[in-house]
Amino acid sequence: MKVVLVGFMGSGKTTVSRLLGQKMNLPVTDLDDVIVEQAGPIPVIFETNGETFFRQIEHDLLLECLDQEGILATGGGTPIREDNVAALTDDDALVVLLKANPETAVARVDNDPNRPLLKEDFSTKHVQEMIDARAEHYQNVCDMQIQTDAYTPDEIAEMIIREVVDREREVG
Ligand SMILES: Nc1ncnc2c1ncn2[C@@H]1O[C@H](COP(=O)(O)OP(=O)(O)OP(=O)(O)O)[C@@H](O)[C@H]1O
Ligand SMILES: O=C(O)C1=C[C@@H](O)[C@@H](O)[C@H](O)C1
Ligand SMILES: [Mg+2]
Repeated sequence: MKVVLVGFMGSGKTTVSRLLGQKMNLPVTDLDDVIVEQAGPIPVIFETNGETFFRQIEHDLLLECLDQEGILATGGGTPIREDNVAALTDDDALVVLLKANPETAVARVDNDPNRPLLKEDFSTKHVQEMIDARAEHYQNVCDMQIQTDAYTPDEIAEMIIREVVDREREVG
């Protein structure tokens, strides 16, 4: 069983993945954590080598992570590369898009310095523009989507588990 969470920064991928891992008794991997383990802090990678270099590391490690069963939380920008979209859609994982309104995302990420793409502009307008620019990629990659603003992480994890159970029942 494999569940992959995608969505913008602050949509809750990391938080919900951990809950899903506990509830489903499955290992949890966070792509951002794997990147940090292998290549150092994300803001430093952006500053030293730039975003394209970061995206290549992210791509290589995504492919490694997809070899394992369990819950995978991706980075907020993982679906912006077409080869990542292809890898995710070709995989048999349930890919869940977590969505959050820009106001919610801004409130949740709260000037966190570990998100270099928001370092200079944490405004709702900027976040809305980034979400709009990525919307098609997020849509192309997902099997189900959840608008998270009004739900707790626990409620969101339960929605995903219900979907997993329903799909397993359909397969038989
Ligand atoms: N449904 C929710 N309701 C309230 N707070 C939430 C919810 N989901 C996440 N949060 C909070 O929002 C913050 C960001 O969540 P999280 O780190 O899980 O997002 P993320 O999608 O992994 O972001 P990134 O792409 O930057 O890694 C955390 O402080 C978390 O506790
Ligand atoms: O939305 C993005 O492009 C990013 C989100 C984070 O999860 C990190 O992967 C990194 O800061 C880039
Ligand atoms: Mg995360």
